[in-house]
Parts: sequence; C-alpha cells; structure tokens
Amino acid sequence: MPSDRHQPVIVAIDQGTTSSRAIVFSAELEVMAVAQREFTQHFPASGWVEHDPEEIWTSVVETTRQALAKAGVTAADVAGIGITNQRETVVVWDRATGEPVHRAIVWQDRRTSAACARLRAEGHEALVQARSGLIIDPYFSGTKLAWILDTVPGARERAERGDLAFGTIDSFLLWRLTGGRVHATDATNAARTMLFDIHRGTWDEDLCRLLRVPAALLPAVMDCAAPFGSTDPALFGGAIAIGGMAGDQQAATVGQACFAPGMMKSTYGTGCFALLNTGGEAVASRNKLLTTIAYQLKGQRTYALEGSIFVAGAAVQWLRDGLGIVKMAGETGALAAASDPNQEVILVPAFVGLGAPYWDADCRGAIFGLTRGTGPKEMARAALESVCFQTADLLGAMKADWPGAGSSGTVLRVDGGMVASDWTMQRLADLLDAPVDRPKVLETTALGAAYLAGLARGVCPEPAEFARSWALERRFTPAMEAATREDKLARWKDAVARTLTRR
Ligand SMILES: Nc1ncnc2c1ncn2[C@@H]1O[C@H](COP(=O)(O)OP(=O)(O)O)[C@@H](O)[C@H]1O
Ligand SMILES: O=P(O)(O)OC[C@H](O)CO
Repeated sequence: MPSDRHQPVIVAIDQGTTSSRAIVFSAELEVMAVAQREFTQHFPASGWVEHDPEEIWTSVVETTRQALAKAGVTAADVAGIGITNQRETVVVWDRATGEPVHRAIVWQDRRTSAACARLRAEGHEALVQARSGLIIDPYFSGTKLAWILDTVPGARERAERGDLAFGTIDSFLLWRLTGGRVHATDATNAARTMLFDIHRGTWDEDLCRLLRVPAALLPAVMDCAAPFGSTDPALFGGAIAIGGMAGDQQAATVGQACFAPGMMKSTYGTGCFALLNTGGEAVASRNKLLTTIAYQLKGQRTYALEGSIFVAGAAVQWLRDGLGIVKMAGETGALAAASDPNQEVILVPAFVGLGAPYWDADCRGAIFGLTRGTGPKEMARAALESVCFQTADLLGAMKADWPGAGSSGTVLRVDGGMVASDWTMQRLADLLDAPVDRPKVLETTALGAAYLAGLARGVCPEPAEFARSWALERRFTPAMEAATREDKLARWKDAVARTLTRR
C-alpha cells in the first residue's frame, strides 16, 4: 500500500498477558495490518507469574515496526498511537537508567495472598472498597508493589528518595516510548492499583499509607484520550504522538461502544471480564463485583461494575493440552452439540481459585455428575457451559447491585477468541436468558485504543458517532425453556457451593 500523507493511520499497541500485538488502523478504523509476538511466561514458584519487562518492551517495538512496514506506512503517516494493556501487572524501574528493579509481577500472581488476608483480618476491606472500588485480593497492583519495595534490597530507600518509578505496563511503555520523558498513566489503569480514589480521581493518601507506597513513585493520571507525549524519533523513524490509553478490558468496552448506562460487554479470552456501564454513578457492589472506571474523557469519569473470571478459554485449553480430548479449541463446540443431554456433568474450573463473585483464592477445580457413560463430548460441554454459568453468576450479581442491569433490554456484547464458538454463544444466551450480540469487528480491544488515540488527535468522531459504526455480525437469542435453565443453574450453584473453601 503506498504511503499517502492525506490518509492518516492510527496504531494500537495491545500489550496482553501472553502476547504483544500492534495493529495499524485506517482513519475509518479498519484494520490494515497486524503484527503479534508471544513472550516468555516465568513461573518462579507455585502461584507466581512474572514477565521480563525488557522482553515486553522489545516485543512492542518490533511488532509496531512490523505492523507499520506491513501497512506500508511511515511514522509521518501515523496520527497517533493508542496503548492498551494487561492490567494490574506491576513494573518498578530506575528513573535514571530506565532499568526495572525486578521482573514484572503479573496480575495472575498470588504471592501476596497472605498479605491480603492480613489486610482483611485487620479490617481494611471497607476502606479499600469505598475508595478504590476493589476487593482486597492479590489480583490488584498495590500489594505486589509493596512486595517489591519490601523484597528488593534498597528499593524502599530509593523509592523514598524519588529515584524509582512505578507503573502498570501502559505507564512503563509510555516511559520507554517517550525516551524517559513522561511518567503517566490513565484513569482506568490507575483504578486497578488499589491506591487510587476512583471518586476523586486522585491517588489516595490513606491507601498509599496502608500499603506503605511513597507518593514519589506514582505516575501522573490522565484522561484516556489525551496528549501523553510523543515517541522518541529514533524508535520508528520519526516522532509519533501518543493520544490514547486504557486497560485492555476498558478499551474493549470503548471498542464495543458501550457508552450508555446499562450497556455491557464481556470478553472471552483466557479469562473472562464483563463490564457493565453504570454512567456517572460509581455503584458500590454488595455482591463482590468491582467498581471501576470504564473510561475518563474530558475529565469526566464513566464508571462500570466489573466481574472478573480467571478461567474461560483456559478451560478449553485444558481440554486440549491437559486431557488431550481435542486437537484444536474449535472442535469443542461440535463435541458439546453431540453430547448426551441426560448426563448432567458440571465442571467448576477453579484451577486458580474462583474470581467474582466468589473470590476464593484457595479452592480448586472439581467435576460433578460423572457416570460410566461420561466421555469427551460431555466433558467438552461441561467446560464450555462452565463459562456460561460463570457469566450468569456475574449478571445475577450485577442485577442485584444495580437496577439498570435488570431491565428487560439487557444485551451482552461479546468478543475474544472463545466467541468463535457458536454453540457456546447460544448456550450463553440460553443460560442468561438475554440476547448475546457478536459484532463484525472482533478486535475490540485494539479498536478501542485506536479510537481513543484518534479522538485525541482529532481524526475520529465523538463517541455517539463512533457508536453508530458498531456493526452486528450475529445475535444469539435465548431459546431454552425456563424450567431447564433453572434446573441447570441450580446444579451449577450446588457444584460451586461444594467447591468453595470459604462458605
Ligand atoms: N472455537 C473456539 N471454541 C472454544 N474456545 C475457543 C475457540 N477458539 C478459541 N478459543 C479459546 O479462546 C482463547 C483465546 O482467546 P484470545 O482472545 O486470543 O485470548 P487471550 O487474549 O487471553 O490470549 C483460548 O483459551 C482458546 O482456547
Ligand atoms: O491480557 P488479557 O487479555 O488476558 O487481559 C488481562 C486483564 O487485563 C487482567 O485484568
């Protein structure tokens, strides 16, 4: 494709848990080129997960260069870069050298489980929820950051002197992309740290004191569409403005155009993350959902209720890699469709404990209802259904928390690798008793980041107009009888109750 200065493009950097991707979009937000690279997962101890920030950095630079080359454009053609990222993952680096003081501690890492139990026992849950909207859990950045400060020799003193910087991956990438000139993050990423007051939109002194985090470590917090700085010209052959930033699940919420209160998206990748837009109201959950910032534009925060499930597609990976029942993930739908409906096999995929709305870090997976007749078909169905049951739990908690979620018009917009499975999407609609909409563009995370950058750079329209470009590929409409649905949901609830360690 020839370089055409009159047709600016936008680049989305999507730094995920298992791979980094760079996608070049046209100004009309059509995908022009994609480059992707996986990187190493480090598991130094049971329940610990780390990434090498240098490997992440290299993967981001190289995929961005490749995507630009594939699209046949140069830095001068790029109106802006949008960054979206795996959330909660912690990097601490030296401001003078840019070198990380420790490997990145990944959101999945459970090493601070005991520290979180202590905080809960000391009675800090109400404060943490009131200010940050979060539950005290190792999932979030705060206790991981404290662990680094307490464990890396000299880190706390260096942090207090102002020599170190903390960031989630977006912030670390921004620092590196701008050649160490900008230390900032956006409100959606800040909202995942357990250090941020989501109501005032500022770092919270009490939470920082509780976790012993010096203020000197923290980045500036910006809107999601904002002038974040520009790239070091040496990186991509010219300076490029960075205009967008959002955590990946929030970027998907934007990419799915869930701009109105009551709209909801759910992303089915390795895990599943459902976000329900609650507008300007930060709804405090009574059912162990998270209150989080969906996006912040022009200084205005829009909030969401979030349900985070740690195992969704990972259950399908287990069928493939652990049990060897299938060779490819895509085979599971046909197996499930051919399963014996009279066998009620239920899988509770608590491989790493259960997330929302149970938050039981210590329980482990279980299978119920096995008979001599149970085979690969029933196991495939149980794995796919487990994802639907977990989503039903989230929707149930959302409805209980906020009347806006219970309206008859509730529709779920879905994306992520697993939504390729028609069988799963139909079963999801059946078990939720709500329509499930699969859009034409499934690259919603990158699309959201690109849109935010395009908005900041004046090449994309305001949200209402962008929302009109969202296009449906297929709607799955509930078709299951109420009695069957209720029976299945009751079996699931019973199976979960028997799996939990905290009842
Ligand atoms: N046709 C399918 N049926 C069921 N699961 C699928 C299908 N295709 C992909 N998956 C699952 O989707 C997941 C990959 O989705 P993706 O959005 O790429 O995840 P992530 O971004 O977390 O790496 C994998 O866990 C895979 O098992
Ligand atoms: O990188 P993903 O797509 O698995 O998303 C991870 C989430 O942001 C964790 O909160």
